[in-house]
Amino acid sequence: MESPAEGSLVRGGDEPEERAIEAALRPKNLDDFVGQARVRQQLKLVLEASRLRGKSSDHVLLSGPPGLGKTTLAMIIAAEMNAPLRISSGPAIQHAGDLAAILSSLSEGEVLFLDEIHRMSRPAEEMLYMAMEDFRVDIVVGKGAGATAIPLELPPFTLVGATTRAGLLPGPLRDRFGFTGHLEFYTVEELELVLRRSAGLLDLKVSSAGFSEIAGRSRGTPRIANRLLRRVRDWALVHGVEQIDARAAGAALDMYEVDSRGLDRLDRSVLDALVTKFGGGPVGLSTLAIAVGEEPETVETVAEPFLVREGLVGRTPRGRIAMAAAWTHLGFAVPDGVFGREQFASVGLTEESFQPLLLEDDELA
Ligand SMILES: Nc1ncnc2c1ncn2[C@@H]1O[C@H](COP(=O)(O)OP(=O)(O)OP(=O)(O)O)[C@@H](O)[C@H]1O
Ligand SMILES: [Mg+2]
Repeated sequence: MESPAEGSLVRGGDEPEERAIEAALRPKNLDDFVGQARVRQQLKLVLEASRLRGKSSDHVLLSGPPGLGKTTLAMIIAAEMNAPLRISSGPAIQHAGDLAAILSSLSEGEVLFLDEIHRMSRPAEEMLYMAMEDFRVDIVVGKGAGATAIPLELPPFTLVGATTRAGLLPGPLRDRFGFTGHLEFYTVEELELVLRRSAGLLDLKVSSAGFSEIAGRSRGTPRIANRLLRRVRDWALVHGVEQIDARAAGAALDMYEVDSRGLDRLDRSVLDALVTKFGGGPVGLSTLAIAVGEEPETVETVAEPFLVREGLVGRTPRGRIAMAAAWTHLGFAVPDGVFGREQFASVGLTEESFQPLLLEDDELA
């Protein structure tokens, strides 16, 4: 049997074709970048100030869950500064020498984008501290007692770091960024704007209700919104539908097993097991995983973050529980006294202990 975690429209998608289309749909300047009003406004100020000063901008750290626009913003920063952009990533920099090679070849004012910056090796990280602060690195030549450090001046550059796990970034590194932008999940209205723009670029006719239908299933994430739009486009083409309305969008996405709240097959099977097999829980993670035929880790890291974020599933020390919204979403009446506080009381928790049990954003990334 195919694993429910595979082939889902709301996850994965790192194929070259996928990336090429993503690149084509990327907004190229700050004004086209939808949503994230605060980050956009702050960034605008940082960039404008550096323009007035005639200097390269402070280093910028962008954090937030996948698909919310970190890479897009890094490209926009370079474009707005009229500066060349160099792209690398934490996992690609395993030795300090790898970083030294990149840094020493930067031109003045260049923007260096380091994706997944939390995954850089320690020695490279330490080299980066000095480069960010003093625009200088020490290149170590030779080994053992004969090794010497040759200082090398760097041209001023702007580092843009991106991370899905801001919490994993060591303090000294975080402190060296002059500006940190934390990207939040998008509202349905914002996703509608993202979709409108993409539909324009793809030359697709979609009604307002069609946009909101797709936006509502996009899990607060522009990347998913764009991906769903392309699948709806395929569906419309095959079915000879010219104007995509809510019904067409809904039918297309139902067929791809992305439901009205953006849950996919795995999410739904977890929810379904929790509610129908375990009466809403609490049930231990491994028991739940067996019931859906998945590894506990898959359930915990692939399905749960979104279910918890949506308030469908709660995590308690006694196990997972289905929240009222889960029963409703599956079309069941919410059982009496099972939900909310009473249920927490039944597993030995008070109201106060409820809040900390919901995962922090960072853990959800
Ligand atoms: N604010 C936005 N407005 C319009 N489109 C957006 C916006 N943010 C992201 N997108 C679209 O979503 C896609 C994914 O964005 P991007 O690659 O920047 O995400 P990311 O945060 O870098 O994700 P990852 O953590 O996986 O690298 C882009 O192709 C872009 O078209
Ligand atoms: Mg990215």
